[in-house]
Amino acid sequence: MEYAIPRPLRLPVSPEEWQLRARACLAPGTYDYLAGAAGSEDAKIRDEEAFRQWRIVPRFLQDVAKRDLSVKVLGVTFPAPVLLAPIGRQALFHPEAEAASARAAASLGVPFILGTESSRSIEEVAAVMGDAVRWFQLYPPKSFEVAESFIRRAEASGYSAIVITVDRPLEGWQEPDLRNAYFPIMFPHAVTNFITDPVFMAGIPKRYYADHSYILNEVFRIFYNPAFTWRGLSRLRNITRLPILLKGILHPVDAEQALAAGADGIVVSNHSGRQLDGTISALEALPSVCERIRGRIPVLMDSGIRRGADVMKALALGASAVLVGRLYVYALSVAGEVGVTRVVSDLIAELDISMANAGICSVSGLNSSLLVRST
Ligand SMILES: Cc1cc2nc3c(=O)[nH]c(=O)nc-3n(C[C@H](O)[C@H](O)[C@H](O)COP(=O)(O)O)c2cc1C
Ligand SMILES: O=C(O)C(=O)c1ccccc1
Repeated sequence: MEYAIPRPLRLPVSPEEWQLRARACLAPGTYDYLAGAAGSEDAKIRDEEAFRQWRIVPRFLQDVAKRDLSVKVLGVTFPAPVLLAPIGRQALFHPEAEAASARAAASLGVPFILGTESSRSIEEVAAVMGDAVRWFQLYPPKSFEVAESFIRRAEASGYSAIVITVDRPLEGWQEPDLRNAYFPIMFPHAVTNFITDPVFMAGIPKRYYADHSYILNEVFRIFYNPAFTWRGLSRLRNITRLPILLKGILHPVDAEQALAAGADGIVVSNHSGRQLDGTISALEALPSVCERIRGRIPVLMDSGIRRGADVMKALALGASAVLVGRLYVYALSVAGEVGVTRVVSDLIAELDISMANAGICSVSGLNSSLLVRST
């Protein structure tokens, strides 16, 4: 078993405590995989430091008695500027896996982004979410046919956007996983979306249907594509009317190119430092990407969001909304759906209180005049 979870009644409050509690209830290799980042982990550390480098200069006497945290992204209004990031293989962290996270998101009205390598199928997650907003994340494929099949399944199951993650041509250099010999081949639940896909399974000889390590090898052999380029993207763009967001953009020139390629949105992200050691932090990259995009498409961001003030800073620097990654998975690990609901609603509550105490009563009131950069 990868997990051994006590069901504590007293839930943590701070992000730091959620993380410590997750560490206590996960197997050491699993915790290191979740918390870890590439190489020296410089990019991950920088992500969190980048938020501290900006300081909020509050305004007072502004009538903040009523606040509205809602945002409109791609024509849909969300109650708060927060989404749950795609995190693959959630069965590693809790037996209910993505079903628990998706139910928590649905109960709060927060969009859930299902990862390509989810432990629950596209259809099952849709079924637990009812009418709630869900997006599907797709890694750049080698097999256009399997990718098309995933997109059709997402369309048929009511997912309202496709997030193509561009920052992972190969896995990052994850030293904790190398040290612990913690490799994907150990995770049969990584193949759920593949074994439930008729197009993918058509290429698998029947005698291997129950052999998950064979299937996972096939996933790597025929699906992931480090040679994928803007040309492949335009092919995907042409087969769906769903909005496409590109996740993992850091360079303003890539942002411009995403727009030219027909992307409907961007997620500025360094994958929380898990891909490339030494990258610019997502928060540092955000202003120059927003400057290039000039409001033509929404620019979301993630990597390092832990608190309400972090969300405020990202929005003040131009993000339309933020994605939360590890934070909700720490809570999933500790307490399943209850944990995810609690941690996300606390994040939103802290954001609400922080905005009031800064003299801001709506997300449209957040801009860079609220911030100074420490030297
Ligand atoms: C364990 C783990 C698995 C992840 N899996 C995926 C994935 O399948 N697809 C994806 O686009 N991003 C994936 N990410 C990246 C997240 O979507 C997100 O960019 C990042 O976690 C945000 O930073 P934060 O964890 O500091 O909030 C993963 C991140 C972690 C920690
Ligand atoms: O570990 C990750 O960061 C990640 O992006 C991923 C990708 C595929 C499956 C699981 C996780």
